Amino acid sequence: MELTDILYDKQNGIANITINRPEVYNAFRAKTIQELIWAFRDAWDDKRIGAVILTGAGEKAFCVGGDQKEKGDEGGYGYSGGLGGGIGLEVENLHQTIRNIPKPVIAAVNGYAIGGGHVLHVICDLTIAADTAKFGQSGPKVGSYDAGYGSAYLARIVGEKKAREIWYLCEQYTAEECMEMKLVNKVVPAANLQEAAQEWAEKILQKSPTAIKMLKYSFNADSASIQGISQLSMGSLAMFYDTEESQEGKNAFIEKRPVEFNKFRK
Ligand SMILES: CC(C)(COP(=O)(O)OP(=O)(O)OC[C@H]1O[C@@H](n2cnc3c(N)ncnc32)[C@H](O)[C@@H]1OP(=O)(O)O)[C@@H](O)C(=O)NCCC(=O)NCCSC(=O)c1cc(O)c2ccccc2c1O
Repeated sequence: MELTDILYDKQNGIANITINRPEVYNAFRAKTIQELIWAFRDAWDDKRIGAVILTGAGEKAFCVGGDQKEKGDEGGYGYSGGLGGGIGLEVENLHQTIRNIPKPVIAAVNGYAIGGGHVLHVICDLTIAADTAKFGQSGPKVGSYDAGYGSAYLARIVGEKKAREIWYLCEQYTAEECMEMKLVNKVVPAANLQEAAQEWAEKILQKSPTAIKMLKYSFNADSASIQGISQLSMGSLAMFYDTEESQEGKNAFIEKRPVEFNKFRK
């Protein structure tokens, strides 16, 4: 596959995947998601690989979710294949791939992890954050939501009250605040982030691959029912994206103006 939206390299048993759209703070479009799935599958297939590191290009952002400028007037993000579930992005497929790859995935969060970008780090096995990173959900501000892993699995990590706060208020949290709510595993100075992620991946490589694989499956099994919730979420999102209410959120962001949701209150 010709890679335009990500960087991918494999060294000493570690696969490094970098979302590479810094001009839009590493927001993802349909092609970005397809390339990410391709890279994770390549790392899955490669017997030499024991851990994967996911990060973002540049210093500003890890990933800020769906590229609002790529979203069409009729809702979705462009991809019309069945795996897009009607939203024009194979996001659900990507989430499943990150969960099911039998090797730990470490998110190295180098800046903003917002919206669908925040969901990506939530799904990863481990998160190491730069001390400059900012975290949060933004869907309700721009007429979107992730009612699957992004909310139900998040609640398992930070608890119901905090997860509801994160989604209802759409505020941003520092790396230290995320450490306190156990949403990240470690905070390091920004300059040391990639080194810290490599160090953890190398430690994992010293362990029994079968034990690590079975542990990942075991952790996954307990939250596996969320996949069904995720399918329902994506199905409803495909319909929501076609509404005036969802369009208002996207348009307000692109036009850099205050959003007007009041008329949609029923
Ligand atoms: C992240 C920010 C808080 C940063 O704010 P700041 O003021 O520092 O920077 P700018 O706002 O000026 O942004 C710089 C530059 O990047 C562009 N940009 C930022 N975010 C996006 C984006 N998401 N899409 C496209 N472009 C983006 C911005 O326009 C600027 O470029 P200019 O050329 O205009 O200068 C702030 O940027 C911010 O709040 N961004 C929006 C975050 C957001 O709302 N993300 C999308 C939420 S919806 C979503 O992510 C999502 C999640 C899912 O799980 C899905 C699942 C299934 C389908 C769809 C999903 C989905 O869409």
